[in-house]
Amino acid sequence: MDSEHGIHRRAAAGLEDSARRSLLRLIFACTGVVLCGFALLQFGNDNTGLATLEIIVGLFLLWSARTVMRVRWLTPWIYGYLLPTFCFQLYIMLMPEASVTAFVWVYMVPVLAYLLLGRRAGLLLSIPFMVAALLLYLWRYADPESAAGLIDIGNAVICGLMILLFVHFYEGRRAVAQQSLQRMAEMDGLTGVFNRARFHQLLAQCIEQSQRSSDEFALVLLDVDHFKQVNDSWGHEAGDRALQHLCRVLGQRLRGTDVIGRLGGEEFGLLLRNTDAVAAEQLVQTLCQQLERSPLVWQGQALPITATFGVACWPRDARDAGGLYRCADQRLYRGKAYGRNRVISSGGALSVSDIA
Ligand SMILES: Nc1nc2c(ncn2[C@@H]2O[C@H](COP(=O)(O)OP(=O)(O)OP(=O)(O)O)[C@@H](O)[C@H]2O)c(=O)[nH]1
Repeated sequence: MDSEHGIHRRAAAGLEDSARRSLLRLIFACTGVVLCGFALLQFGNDNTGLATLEIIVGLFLLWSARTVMRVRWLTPWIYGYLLPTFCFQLYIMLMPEASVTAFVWVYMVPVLAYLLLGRRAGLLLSIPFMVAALLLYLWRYADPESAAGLIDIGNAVICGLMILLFVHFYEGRRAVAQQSLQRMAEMDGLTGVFNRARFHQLLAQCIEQSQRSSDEFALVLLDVDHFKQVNDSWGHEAGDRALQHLCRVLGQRLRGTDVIGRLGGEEFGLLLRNTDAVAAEQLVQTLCQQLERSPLVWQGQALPITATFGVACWPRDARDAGGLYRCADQRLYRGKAYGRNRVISSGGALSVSDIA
């Protein structure tokens, strides 16, 4: 089951996947066009075998450029492209009639590997191919006896090392920046719990998973009681601390697989996975009591913080997100009307838990 960390990782991986998919499509299309162009030149050069191979692979890549946006697993496609491409580059460098400029293609190795695989796998794949290309170059062209020959080797090696260093550095920074943007896009800045948009997405995912597995879960909406008074009496900063305090108290009791989200000012949502109606009611009662027993200490004073909770259970109360929200919301407002600081769950004897 997902922990909060796992939820972030998967969201980031989703973004990464879609960026890489678009890039791979562009690379397939460019390589396909280039290979078809080279095939025509090879035909003109009477190199029919190589020309035929290039045209087949070029057309396959153009077809793949359309297909790759829909495939389920992207990594095999990336390796399926990079490994043969890098081997083909080495093969071209090995051909006796190959031009010395064939070696410039080796500078594409780190760029493609880092862009498509990230920093670690990019480095691991780049090194052996770059070393192999360097050895081939030294074997075929190097003339260490002359100053001009040494300059050639220096140009080739230093340029390759600098490209590797720059993409390595850039990819590291880019990955960190993306993770932090990802966090900012889905977290509430004040409390550090999920924001409204992300909470809605996670609820939708939870419904989808439960439809497949039939595992029950609960949606809980809660609203801090008389929060305006906290702000009015103690100031906005105390109000902010109270919201952070509430999330801390809830977080201490919930499991790693449960989700807390801030839906608006002082209204929060909880997703309690793998939890049926009875267990949800008991857990939320505990949260409500725990909150009441844990006042916020502000400027040496204990400020009581309580909240009212409305609980809706899937599939018992509703099967879709809109129905669950409506049910939990109605129960929350019934709880406010009954006097606050309580949990309202499904009907019957358990419906009102007067713990005040
Ligand atoms: N400090 C602080 N206050 C906020 C924040 N977001 C909303 N509020 C305040 O929360 C208060 C909500 O007030 P009301 O909607 O009247 O609710 P309440 O006083 O909690 O009353 P009940 O919900 O009926 O118990 C308003 O004063 C808002 O200004 C925030 O991020 N920080």
